[in-house]
Amino acid sequence: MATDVHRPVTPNAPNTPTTHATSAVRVEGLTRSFDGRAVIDQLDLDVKPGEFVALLGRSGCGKSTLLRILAGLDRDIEGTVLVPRRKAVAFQAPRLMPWKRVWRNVLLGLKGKPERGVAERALEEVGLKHRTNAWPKTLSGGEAQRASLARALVREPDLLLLDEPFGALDALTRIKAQRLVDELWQRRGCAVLLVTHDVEEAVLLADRVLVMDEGVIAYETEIDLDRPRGISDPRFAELRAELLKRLGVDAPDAAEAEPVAAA
Ligand SMILES: Nc1ncnc2c1ncn2[C@@H]1O[C@H](COP(=O)(O)OP(=O)(O)OP(=O)(O)O)[C@@H](O)[C@H]1O
Repeated sequence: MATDVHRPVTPNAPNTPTTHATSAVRVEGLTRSFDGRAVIDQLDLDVKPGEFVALLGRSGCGKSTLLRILAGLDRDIEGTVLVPRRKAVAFQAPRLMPWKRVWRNVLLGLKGKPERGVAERALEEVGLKHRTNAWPKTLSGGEAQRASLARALVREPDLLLLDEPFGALDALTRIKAQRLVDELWQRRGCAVLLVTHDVEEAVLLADRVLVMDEGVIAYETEIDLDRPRGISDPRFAELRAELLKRLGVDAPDAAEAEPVAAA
């Protein structure tokens, strides 16, 4: 796996890329400050190839900042960040160019002269082939989000970075989009880092869930549930309650929440 190294520009910074075949992401001592305040403060993170990791944390704790750094969109950092060269990112807003048809949006930014068939194959994978020629403004919210996923997939990423990709979708469309991401991840085998506010979404999809606080990964847990997962599993409720607690939200105890049988 070819690796990109983002390092701070300091006189002593080594500039030789290092490949860690055992990691899709390796972050060591990462610090990012805005106006003298460290939003990310000596953060360490490892993601294994093919691992699905969800990142939770209260609003403003630095999740998107971390994702942007991993995507290579922000290099004003201290510390070391190793990520695969083939990586792609999808944001909450699909960010489609309104003046380009869907298939041209999918190919946007790709090097060389990729053919329409490349976009069509990715659109087929996300169930959107029938809208290949459409204008973005004619897509529903869920369709636009799938087009954005197709644009990520044509990059054949070893690392897929997702920043609240389902945040703006209605409940039903959101469930469908979650299933699609689960399917794509299983088929493609790439590592995924998903930023989300939704604890259930994290437990449903991820191998491991991280909670960010005070500029570091303050808590992490493996999700030891078989797939496909169901929210009715008692272990699901336990994991959800623990994560909510770590986020500073008191969840009603799962056992107490059971309806009491009439005597
Ligand atoms: N370009 C910037 N200039 C100044 N401050 C910034 C900049 N980008 C982010 N911040 C600040 O860094 C902090 C972390 O922002 P970030 O967007 O990473 O949080 P987040 O955890 O993704 O929040 P949310 O869950 O609400 O999306 C916030 O206090 C934000 O105001």
